[in-house]
Amino acid sequence: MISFLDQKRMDLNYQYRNGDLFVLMTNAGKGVSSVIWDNFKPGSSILIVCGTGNNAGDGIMAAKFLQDKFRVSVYLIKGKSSMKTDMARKALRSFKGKIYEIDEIEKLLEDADIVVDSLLGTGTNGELREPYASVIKKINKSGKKIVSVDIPSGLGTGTMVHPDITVTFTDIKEGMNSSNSGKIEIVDIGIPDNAINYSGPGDLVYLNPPEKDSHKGDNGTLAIIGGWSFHGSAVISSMGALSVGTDLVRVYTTRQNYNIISSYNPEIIVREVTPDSMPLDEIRKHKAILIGPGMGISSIYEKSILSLISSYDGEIILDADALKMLSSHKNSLMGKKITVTPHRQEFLRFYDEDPTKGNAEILSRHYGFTTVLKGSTDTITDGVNTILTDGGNSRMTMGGTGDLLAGIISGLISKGMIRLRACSAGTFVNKKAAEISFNSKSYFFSVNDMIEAIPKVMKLYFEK
Ligand SMILES: NC(=O)C1=CN([C@@H]2O[C@H](COP(=O)(O)OP(=O)(O)OC[C@H]3O[C@@H](n4cnc5c(N)ncnc54)[C@H](O)[C@@H]3O)[C@@H](O)[C@H]2O)[C@@H](O)CC1
Ligand SMILES: [K+]
Repeated sequence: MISFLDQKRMDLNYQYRNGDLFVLMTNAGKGVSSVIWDNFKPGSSILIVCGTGNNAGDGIMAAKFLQDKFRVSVYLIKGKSSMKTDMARKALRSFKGKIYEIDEIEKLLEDADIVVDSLLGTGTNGELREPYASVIKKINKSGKKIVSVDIPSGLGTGTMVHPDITVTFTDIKEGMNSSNSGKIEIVDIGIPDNAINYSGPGDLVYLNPPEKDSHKGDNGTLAIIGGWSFHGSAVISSMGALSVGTDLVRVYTTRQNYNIISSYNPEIIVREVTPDSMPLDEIRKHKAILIGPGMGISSIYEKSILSLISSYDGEIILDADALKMLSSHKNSLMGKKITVTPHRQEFLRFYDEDPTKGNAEILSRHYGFTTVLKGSTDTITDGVNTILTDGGNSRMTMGGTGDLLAGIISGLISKGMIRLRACSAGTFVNKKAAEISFNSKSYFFSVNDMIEAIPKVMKLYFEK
C-alpha cells in the first residue's frame, strides 16, 4: 500500500537520481493500454479524459499505444494551454491523434464505448474544484465502461469516479478497495531501487510547513540534555535543530558550561541543571528530547537520565554518551519512542553486535527502536523498513558532524515527522550540506559551513 505522499517521494527521488519521469510515464501508458487490450474488443471507441498533471500524461501515453487497435480521442478538461507539468506537455506533443478541449464532453461521452479516467492522480489536493466535479458526475452517469488511471479520480474527496477497472502503478494506493475502484490491476512501471530504498529530496515531503495561524512551539520544541562535559557538541546539535526550523531549542547543561553555551547563540535557550536534580516537569513538556551530545558518562548521570526517560512519553533521541551509558538498559527502554544514532563503534557497544545492515534491522525490530547506523552510507531502519543514505564526502569524519545530524533529526522529529522519515530526511540533508560545503571549500570546510548550508538545502528541496 502506498500513500499519495509515498508516491510523491518516489517521483522526486527518481528525478533526483535518474532524470525526468518520461520513461515511467511511458511504461504507465503501456500498462493501461495492455489492460484495455485484455479486457475490451478491438475497434471500440475510447475517450481518454485528462486533467492537467502527470496522471493526464499517463492517459495520453495510453492513447498513443491504443491507437492501432481502437478508435481513440483525447479530451482535455482545461485545454492544452493548462497542462501543468513538463511531462504531461511532452506526452501531449508526442500524441498525433484527435484532441478535444474544454466544452464538448457530453457528445464525446455519448460516442464512446470506454472512458479512460486520467483526470486526477496522487497529486489531488483537497475537495474537487470545478470543472472536475461536474465532469466526474457526467462520466459516472454516462453508463460507459470506465477505466481509471492510477486511482479513481476524486478518491478521498466527496465526488469520485466509479470505475469498472483501476490500473494502478507499483502498488495499491491508500484508500483503494474493490468497492470504490472496481477490479484493481497493479502494473509494475519499473521504478528502480534507488528511488524506493534510498533517501533523497523526496523524503522531505513528510515535513509539513508551519500553519499560517500556528503559535510559538507548534513547530517543534526540543530539549537537549548534554554539553555537561563538552559544550561544543550541545551547541552544534542545537544549531542543527534550529536550522531545520525548530521553534524552540532548550539545552539543559551544567553551571560550568551554562555561560559558554548561552553566549554562543541567543537563539539557544539554556537552562542550568545539576545532573542529579533536573527539572523533569519542564523537560517533559518538549515534543522531543535529545540525550547525549557532549554529556559525558557517570553513574550519577545514569540514574537521573533513566528516571527522565521512564517518566516521559514523547520522542527520545539517544546519541553519543547516552548510547554508551544506556547500553545495559536496553530492555527498560522497550516500549518507549526511541531513536538511536550510533556510528559503527557506538553500535557495537550499544547493541553488542557487529554494525551491519542486517543486525540493525534485527535489533531495531527486537527492541522497537529506530536506528541510524552512521557511515559513508547511513542505514536507517525501524526493523520493518530500511532506507540507505549515500552521498556526502570524507571530510565528514571531522568532529561535530554526528552532533549536527542528531540535532537535525531531533528537530525534524520534534516538528512532527515520523521517526523513520525524519531520519532518512535528516541524513540526506546532513550529507547534502556537506556536499555544498565541499563545493565551496573542498576538504577544508567546517561544521559551521555545514550549519550555514542546511537552510539552503531545506529551501532547495522542500516543496509545498
Ligand atoms: N511514481 C509513479 O508511480 C509515477 C506516477 N505517475 C502519475 O503521476 C500522477 C501524479 O501526478 P501529479 O503529481 O502531476 O498530479 P495529478 O496528475 O494527480 O494532478 C495534479 C493536478 O491536478 C490539479 N488538482 C489537484 N487537486 C485538485 C482538486 N482538488 N480539484 C481540482 N484540481 C486539482 C492541480 O492543478 C494539479 O496540478 C500519478 O497518479 C500517476 O498517474 C506517472 O506519470 C509517472 C510515475
Ligand atoms: K485517475
